[in-house]
Amino acid sequence: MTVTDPVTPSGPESAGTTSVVSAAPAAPAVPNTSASTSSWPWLAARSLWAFVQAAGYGTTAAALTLYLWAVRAGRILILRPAGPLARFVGRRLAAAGRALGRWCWGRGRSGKRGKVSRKVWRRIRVAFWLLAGAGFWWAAWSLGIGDTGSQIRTALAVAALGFVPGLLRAVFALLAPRLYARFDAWTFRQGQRWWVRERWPVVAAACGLAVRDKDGNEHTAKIKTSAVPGVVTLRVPTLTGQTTRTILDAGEAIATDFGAHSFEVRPVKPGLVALRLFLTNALTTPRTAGVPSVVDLDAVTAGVRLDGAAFRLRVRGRHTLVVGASGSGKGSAFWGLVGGLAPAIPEGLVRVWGVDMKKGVEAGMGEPLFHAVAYTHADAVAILAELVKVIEHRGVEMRGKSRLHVPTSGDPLHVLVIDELADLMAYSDFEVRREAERLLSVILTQGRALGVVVAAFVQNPRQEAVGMRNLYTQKIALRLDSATEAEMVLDSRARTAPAELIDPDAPGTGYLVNEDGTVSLVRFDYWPDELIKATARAYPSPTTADLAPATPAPKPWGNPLAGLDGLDLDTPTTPRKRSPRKNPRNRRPADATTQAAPVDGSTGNTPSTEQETNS
Ligand SMILES: Nc1ncnc2c1ncn2[C@@H]1O[C@H](COP(=O)(O)OP(=O)(O)OP(=O)(O)O)[C@@H](O)[C@H]1O
Repeated sequence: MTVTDPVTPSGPESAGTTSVVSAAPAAPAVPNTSASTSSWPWLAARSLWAFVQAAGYGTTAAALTLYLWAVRAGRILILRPAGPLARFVGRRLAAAGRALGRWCWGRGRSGKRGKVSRKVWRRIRVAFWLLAGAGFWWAAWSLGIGDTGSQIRTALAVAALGFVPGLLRAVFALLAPRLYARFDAWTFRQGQRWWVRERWPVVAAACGLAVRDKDGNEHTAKIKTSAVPGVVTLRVPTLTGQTTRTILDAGEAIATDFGAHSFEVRPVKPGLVALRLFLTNALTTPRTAGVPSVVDLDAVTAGVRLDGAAFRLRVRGRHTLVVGASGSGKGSAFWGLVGGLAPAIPEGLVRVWGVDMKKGVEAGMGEPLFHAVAYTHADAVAILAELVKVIEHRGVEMRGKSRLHVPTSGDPLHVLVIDELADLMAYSDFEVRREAERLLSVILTQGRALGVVVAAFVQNPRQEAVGMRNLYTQKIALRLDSATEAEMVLDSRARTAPAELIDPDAPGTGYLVNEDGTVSLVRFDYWPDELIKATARAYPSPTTADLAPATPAPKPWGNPLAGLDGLDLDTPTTPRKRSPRKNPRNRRPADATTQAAPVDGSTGNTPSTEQETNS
């Protein structure tokens, strides 16, 4: 539509560019005094007229501007015109729009550097919109919109219109930066939801979720979406002929199509599946752990989830199996658990037993945290036997009274951490292997409710290396070598958790099976050596004397394999303990009792099971 410009004098120039349309709005009267031309009604009328002209002359420019505006708001318009050339141009424009959208909104950058860059870029963008918007308005205004009706000038005015939202945002950001940040995040989330909903029919059809009616028309399910920062959740109902599994199976393809870093699928109720798409990735930057001041024995905070939320690792009532290839970051998981429990160790609320078959390179770093630690097969078996005794005593104590042990400072939660389980279960002598398997199966089957839990770390998830894989009630797959290994750890859930594809440059990253059966990508915080040592210094395990100074001396560790004649086990046959002299708590005068007790170097702070039950 074109309109005449009532304030433009008629002449050859204007006549050539306009045609009369009867529905054209009337132009405001133009008072001819300098005072009135600067009055507000005049300015408003003039702006309105510029807008009307824009609708007339600048249709193309307006469309382009609106397109850019929509792209800037994170909303990609899909152009579907007929013809290959138009499709090509449409695709190129959409790609450029996506790039522009990413640039404008800082999507894809994450971590600390991303944070800084997002902050800087946001300011640059605000300044840009402010200057560009003001510049366009000035250019349009100073060229005298409405006076001549020139298409170029009108196009400039239309472009200026496109800057109105940016301009308003800039002013908003300057006046109320905090509120603006929330508004910015909200609009971004709404943009993401809108984008997902718009693309859904195409994606669903491509991922095999469309069904045909009797007339041959394709239909896709109507979805509902919700969003929290970085995560869009789709609630997808099943269509006739589909099952929940149909949607679960399509999850990976859908996530890939939306460019999600990861996804989670969960059946909500019969015929409805929730699919969470993680559009940002909080796991790219490694985080250094911090020791908590307060410990919850039910679960420790060990790292971060994809959406940036803290990830809590269950401890009480769970046996944990962590499997990961060499260099996948099992050390972070190991210390995430032990270090996370550290503040409860001196109080005697938790007692950590260590078995480190890598000659102590891992557990040795924080040895004071452990109640007892074994670096040889024989010591490891002795620790297992000791824990079986705890189970037997507790079983008698708790019978008919309680079904889940509640740790107290005299009656702690026992946590056995085993680094390189395969060395004990697969690569040791036959007799050791058999005994270790027997004892460990007792702990794994009976220990959970009785307050004795196991966390085992292993490179090889195969049956011969892990033994009773199914007895572990919490499994974590760090980076693995093949899809088969991922399946061994995560069973059928491996379909939604490709642990073999985890980035080798992101050690500590792994898939965790949640309480509800879904699988989440998490990253353990990193524990540097210095932090481990400092934690061990701050929270040493109490000695026997600290726990029960008046009780008789602890019984020396018996050899649990004593009944097995002719065994040639590693020596010594008792678990290797840190020397009581090394433990700063033993140097206190009150420790006279400890010194008087016949504590051999290896059993110094290891009470017998009877003592523990008594205390
Ligand atoms: N959470 C983490 N964030 C960043 N870097 C990490 C993290 N965890 C581990 N790393 C780095 O990855 C390297 C390998 O980690 P780690 O020794 O824990 O692997 P592993 O699985 O125990 O390997 P192996 O089984 O061979 O001992 C370490 O040197 C460490 O620098």
